Amino acid sequence: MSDILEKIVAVKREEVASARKKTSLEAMRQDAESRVLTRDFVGALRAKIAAGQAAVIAEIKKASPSKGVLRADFIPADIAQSYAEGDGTVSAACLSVLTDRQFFQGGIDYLKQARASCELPVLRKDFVVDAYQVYESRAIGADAILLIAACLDDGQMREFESIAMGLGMAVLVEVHDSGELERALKLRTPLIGVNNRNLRTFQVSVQTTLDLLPGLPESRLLVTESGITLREDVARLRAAGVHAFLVGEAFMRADEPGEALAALFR
Ligand SMILES: O=C(O)c1ccccc1NCC(=O)[C@H](O)[C@H](O)COP(=O)(O)O
Repeated sequence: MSDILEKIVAVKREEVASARKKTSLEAMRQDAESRVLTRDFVGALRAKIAAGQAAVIAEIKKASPSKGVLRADFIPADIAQSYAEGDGTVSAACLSVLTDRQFFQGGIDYLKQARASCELPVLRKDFVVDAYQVYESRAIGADAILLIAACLDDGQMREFESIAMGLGMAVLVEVHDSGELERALKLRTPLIGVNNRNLRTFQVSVQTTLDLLPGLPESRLLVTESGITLREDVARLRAAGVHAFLVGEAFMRADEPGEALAALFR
């Protein structure tokens, strides 16, 4: 695990311990199970690809550990609507909303506001280290969760995937190298995210995705994550057979995030 991940995971464990004191695991599970209307995250990605378009998971993130504040004028509902509209032709397939407060200045309310303002399925982007957070994700309205292979052992990934799928959520499992990819492929989820960002150095290279792509069976859908800012990189990745993208910073820095999305992927 990288230094930043270790720090984030330690904070997450504390957060879960204090959240459990306010709402028990059992109460959170019941709340999650009462929310039956999930939006089809995988279906939304596949529909864009079937239409010959890039499937873009557009991220709502105010700040990041690597870059600090990305967007001062931060209104999640407006950003979500902008992503859903795009330029009228090219738009987001899904949203990703950072809910971590300490490192990304995100929040659970941001996810609720973004989801309520459009019809796109929403990924809760956070650092899941405990089953409690999986139930909480559904309870706040998430349609998908992220599992980061570098933070979890195989048993945890299987358990959290099983809970998420039982609640109707999709699972995006994130890897950074071939060892993590091998572990991710033991899961049932079709969504394999390849993070182009090295969390030790914060350097990004889309070559990470291109290197891991040949190891992916056709039944899985590769989502390339982080550092996608250039049309040349999008073209290179699409020519290699990558059609799903998770993008944050490039859109967060734009006045109109949806138009920036359309400009990058048109
Ligand atoms: O973004 C960071 O600096 C970061 C640092 C440590 C752990 C995770 C981090 N990012 C989370 C993400 O997965 C990205 O927000 C996402 O892939 C979008 O990346 P980008 O387009 O480069 O904003």
